[in-house]
Amino acid sequence: MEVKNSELTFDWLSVPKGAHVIKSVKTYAQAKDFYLNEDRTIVDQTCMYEVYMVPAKPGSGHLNCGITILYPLLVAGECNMTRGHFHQDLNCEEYYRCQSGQGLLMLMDEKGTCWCERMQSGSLHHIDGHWAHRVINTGSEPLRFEAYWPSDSGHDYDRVKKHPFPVRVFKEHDIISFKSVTGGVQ
Ligand SMILES: O=P(O)(O)OC[C@H]1O[C@](O)(CO)[C@@H](O)[C@@H]1O
Repeated sequence: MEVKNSELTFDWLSVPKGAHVIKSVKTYAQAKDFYLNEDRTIVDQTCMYEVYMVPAKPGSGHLNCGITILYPLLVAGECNMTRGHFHQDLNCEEYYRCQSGQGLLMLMDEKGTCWCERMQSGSLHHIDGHWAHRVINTGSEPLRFEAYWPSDSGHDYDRVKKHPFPVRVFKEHDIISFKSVTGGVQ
């Protein structure tokens, strides 16, 4: 019996390591449109979040794995967040697991009903394939969460653009508030 070491490692509070890991960075210049208002005090090169991903082969039955590190930034008072998306294939569900930090997983079903789950160290989140999902950092340290999703799920950003999440999250003097928004924003 041959016993091999895995080609990949993924230590707690670390990032996946191995030959095929891909790192991507979302800068403020790329993310500006996500937020309700522009914040001219944030420079374009600022890293809003970064993703380390172990890509799987495309096609049915394969799984991607990744971690997102979402920085504790405020954009004109709005808590930093991921872009948010539906899957292109609505049969594809996903798991998020929070490693550290404090935040909210904002979910929205196809009728536009929106709600949040609290994210904190060890929280595990099942995301139905029919739900749009976005993560919001409400804390004061980086929010780190793992994601596991089918490699053929796809990201449908247009759908969220046409039917935006109806609520935004703001923070002032450590107090979190929710603001309802209507059309016109992503
Ligand atoms: O592409 P978005 O909506 O910014 O979300 C980023 C996160 O979602 C994933 O696409 C997984 O759903 C990861 O790559 C990353 O964790």
